[in-house]
Amino acid sequence: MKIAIGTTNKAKTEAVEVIARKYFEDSLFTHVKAASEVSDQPISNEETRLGAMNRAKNALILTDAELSFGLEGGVTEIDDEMYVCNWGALTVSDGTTFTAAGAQIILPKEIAQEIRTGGELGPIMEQYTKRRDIRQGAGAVGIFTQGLVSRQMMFEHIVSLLVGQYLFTFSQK
Ligand SMILES: O=P(O)(O)OP(=O)(O)OP(=O)(O)OC[C@H]1O[C@@H](n2cnc3c(O)ncnc32)[C@H](O)[C@@H]1O
Ligand SMILES: [Mg+2]
Repeated sequence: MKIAIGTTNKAKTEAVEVIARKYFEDSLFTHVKAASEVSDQPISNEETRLGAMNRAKNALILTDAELSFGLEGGVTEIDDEMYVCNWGALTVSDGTTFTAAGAQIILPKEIAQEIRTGGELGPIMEQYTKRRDIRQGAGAVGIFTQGLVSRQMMFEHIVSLLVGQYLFTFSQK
């Protein structure tokens, strides 16, 4: 199975490969920087979901894959609290698309305020932790859960939800 992944971010590519390998024989993966066509810092569930769908669609256009995954992170607000939110999309070459959302975790108020004034979580997390490339490893979710849930684990859950829907639908056909 030829599988495209619409990013080169390691937390995302590893998540797709770990899960997809379990369910698809002879998987061959391609990582492509597919456009999300949304802002670098999506600020709603709607925008984050759309980014994931666009990445999956564009990754398929850029490759000759049979399946493609788009994963996107963003933030969303409820009652003046800001949460990190995460979405995934799986597009099949026949055009069928599946979507699923992942875990959400609250951000500290000072980080939320920086994002409200135009900041992006990636660089803010590097400043906050004095560590580089958090977004490709633990992620904000890993930092704020003391390492219990990494960004990759969070995306693995989303990928399982996508692959599960694919298997359910295509095993009925
Ligand atoms: O290379 P790409 O695939 O773009 O990877 P990315 O790390 O920039 O990831 P996204 O564009 O999908 O999403 C960035 C958003 O993900 C969320 N996010 C969660 N943890 C993060 C972290 O540690 N660093 C950066 N973004 C994080 C946050 O809401 C960001 O706005
Ligand atoms: Mg990005």
